[in-house]
Amino acid sequence: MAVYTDVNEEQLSAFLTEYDVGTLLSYKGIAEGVENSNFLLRTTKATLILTLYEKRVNRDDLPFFIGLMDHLAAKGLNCPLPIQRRDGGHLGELAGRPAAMVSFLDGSWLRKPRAEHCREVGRAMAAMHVAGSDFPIRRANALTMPNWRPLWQSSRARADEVLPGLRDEIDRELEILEAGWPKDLPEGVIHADLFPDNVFFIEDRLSGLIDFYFACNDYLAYDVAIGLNAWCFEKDGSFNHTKGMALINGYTSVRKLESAEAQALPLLARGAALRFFLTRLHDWLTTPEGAMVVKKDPLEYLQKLRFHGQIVSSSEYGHRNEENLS
Ligand SMILES: Nc1ncnc2c1ncn2[C@@H]1O[C@H](COP(=O)(O)OP(=O)(O)O)[C@@H](O)[C@H]1O
Ligand SMILES: N[C@@H](CCOP(=O)(O)O)C(=O)O
Repeated sequence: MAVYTDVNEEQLSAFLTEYDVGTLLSYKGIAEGVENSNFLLRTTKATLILTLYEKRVNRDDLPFFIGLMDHLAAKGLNCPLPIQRRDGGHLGELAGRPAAMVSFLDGSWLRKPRAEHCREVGRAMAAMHVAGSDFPIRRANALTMPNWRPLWQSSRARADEVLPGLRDEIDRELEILEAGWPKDLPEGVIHADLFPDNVFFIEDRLSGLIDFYFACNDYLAYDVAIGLNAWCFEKDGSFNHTKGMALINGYTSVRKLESAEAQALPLLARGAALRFFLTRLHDWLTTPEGAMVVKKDPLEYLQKLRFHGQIVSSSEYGHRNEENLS
């Protein structure tokens, strides 16, 4: 559940007068999501999503996130379109929080994605990378390799409470990733959290991407690595090679992977697994019992991390070497 900050009808109606969106008919809090407070609004003119940005989101990053959605939507990507205020800006204030509204996207996320969906996701990810290539604002990734050690330090002392031996295992992983993390791969704007709950489908057609609040500038292939982690493992923890191949082929049908990117994929995927393991572990150890948010299992990502540690070639993910390379 993610409604950390509640709003009342009076506050909301006053907020809406700053926009040309009609008057409020109804609103309700949205249970899904973990970062911000989200509400579904119906007005006399539109259906909208209202987001109140919570404390984990840095206020200085909001022009990047909102500007990016605006830029991508203008390039024809199906993503939420930020609603302009009467004063020409996009960001307001509601219940003491920075707040913005975006267009409502039809569709819903898939609980059991199949290979054909992974192909669509790969294609949409690459389309986003291409569309984002001339986005002028930059935002460094706050959750990439140099940030993992400080994050790990916040959980390390209690790690063995979650699994005996975890502390030593992650110490070793971190050393390997810090020593081998790739340099000089092609960079651009990445989504950085393109998990199934952030991709909407209408039947089997991808209808849109949401939740750009981890988007940043980083290696483009790192987004592919995040996608392999998020979409291509089964519930029992096994990697589905057919899904991996579909996601990579979908991606390379729009943007080819350079050979250095393909070669780096096993390490990037290992790093991506560590990144989600670390944030989940931190939340696991710090979220108070009874908090209105669903905690995500860090051990799911430990299993993925171990899997990537065994991989030597991107072909094991389904990448077909020569034909996909530029
Ligand atoms: N533009 C949108 N159109 C339709 N539903 C949306 C939209 N944005 C968010 N949602 C709904 O709100 C939920 C939480 O949004 P999300 O951006 O993932 O939140 P958080 O950043 O807090 O994780 C989504 O799972 C979806 O149900
Ligand atoms: N995708 C991350 C958590 C971020 O959640 P979201 O609701 O903002 O997509 C994970 O699975 O750990």
